[in-house]
Amino acid sequence: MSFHNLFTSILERTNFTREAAFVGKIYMYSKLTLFCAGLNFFRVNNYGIQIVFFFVYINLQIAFAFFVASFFSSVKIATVIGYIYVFGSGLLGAFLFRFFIEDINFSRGWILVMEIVPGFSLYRGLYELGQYAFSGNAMGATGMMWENLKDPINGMRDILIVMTVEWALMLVLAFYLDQVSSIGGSVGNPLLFFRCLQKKYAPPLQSSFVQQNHKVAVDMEKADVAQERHVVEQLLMDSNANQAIICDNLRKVYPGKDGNPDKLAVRGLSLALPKGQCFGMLGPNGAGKTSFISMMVGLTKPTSGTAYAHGMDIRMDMDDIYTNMGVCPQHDLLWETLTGKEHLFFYARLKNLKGAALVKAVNDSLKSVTLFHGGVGDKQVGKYSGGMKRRLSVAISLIGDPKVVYMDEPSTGLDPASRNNLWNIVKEAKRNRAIILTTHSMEEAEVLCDRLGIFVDGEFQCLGNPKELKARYGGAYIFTVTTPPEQESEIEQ
Ligand SMILES: Nc1ncnc2c1ncn2[C@@H]1O[C@H](COP(=O)(O)OP(=O)(O)OP(=O)(O)O)[C@@H](O)[C@H]1O
Repeated sequence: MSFHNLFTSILERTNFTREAAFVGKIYMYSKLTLFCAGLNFFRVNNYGIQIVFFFVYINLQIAFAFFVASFFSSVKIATVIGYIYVFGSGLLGAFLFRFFIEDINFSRGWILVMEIVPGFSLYRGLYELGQYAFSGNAMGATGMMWENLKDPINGMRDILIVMTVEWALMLVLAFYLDQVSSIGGSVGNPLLFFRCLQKKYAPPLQSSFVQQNHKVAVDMEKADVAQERHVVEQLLMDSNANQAIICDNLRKVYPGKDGNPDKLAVRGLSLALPKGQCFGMLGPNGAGKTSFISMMVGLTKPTSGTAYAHGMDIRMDMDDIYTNMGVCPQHDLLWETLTGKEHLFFYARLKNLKGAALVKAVNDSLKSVTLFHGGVGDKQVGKYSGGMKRRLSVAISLIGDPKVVYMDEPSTGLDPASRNNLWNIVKEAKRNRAIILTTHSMEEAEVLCDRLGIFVDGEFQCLGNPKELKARYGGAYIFTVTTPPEQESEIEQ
């Protein structure tokens, strides 16, 4: 499943070395246990060969999982196929592949091709180690040693080469597919990545043209939107500007598919948000709110323009921004089989919380969203109601005390009581951080937001505090009548 640049973030943030260290620990523990149990397989074969073999195999499997994950959008389907692959390759290895290995007339080339499937390379390695352990034990000698890798019938050297090359290739491919999905493409359109690279490094447009375009846009803007753009321009020139968020002419264009034109989802959004302010984006379906949030949280890259969170550029410094950012996505991204507490532990660790501070942050967080008492936090999320899941998503966005938080329609789908409960949590949370919140509800915007922007068709129509906007645009009705010209005067009367 393409978990929004999961691969890149895991590579860059938790680091592959940490995965490898984890795998190493598991290997050492299991080996110690099996060694104590007296299994010859582990005792008589050279430890170095075993360590290299398992290390390369497990890393290949991790890279393979990242690669295959890009083709799935459902966790359930991925899990089922994962199990089928594991059992299928094990059974095929034992009941089919083994006969090919033992049949000396069978082409060694085809065996090598089959070993490209990681399950078969694992089987082949275990088979070779087993054979050497068996014959070594029978003859009172050792199992497989480094010099045995040169034996013509020993396939261990081949699979070590195949697995290492494949590991490197899988890493590159997984990274590539991850990038393709992050720029709004799909695995079905892999050339998009190259097209985007071309665009990224294309020479800038003639500045006079950009300026002209920009001016036309500003001329047509409403006064408060133009004023906000002016504020942003001033702030960008001031190196001491201490704003939590500054968006500078942010645009998002989705490439048109199947002959359809490109979709301009966000058209030059400029916005400045100081610390401690909750800003609401109110707009109809399809206005571009989620596209805006997706750019701000690093899920997709802006087509042009940029934004800064505490002075860090979303195009370059996303990794640093992540440590101080919280996100409550539109749809709860929760694992049904994990408990609420386990979710919070997971996300708190990603924010580098450890030890007593970690436990305190998780418990405080559960209390703040009323999921602490009665052991609710220890229940699997699959048993939570919609309101509880939403509260957990909000708690996840606030864990680790992030200074910038994005909430995409946080109260969608909640009944009035759950919604009020959630509003209280957000009101409490907005005290010492900047929050950008999208919503369809004016009522929600009035309750939670210090400032509000009405966002329609990819751009702000007006900006101001909720009371001001309501006074300006609310409380009056416009009655429109269409009539032929000859009846105009009659209608006017
Ligand atoms: N990946 C995509 N590829 C192409 N078009 C997209 C993509 N994502 C969104 N769009 C289009 O961009 C426009 C803005 O969508 P977006 O989801 O940002 O709006 P929204 O205001 O968040 O809507 P909602 O309130 O329904 O969530 C819509 O017309 C949508 O169809």
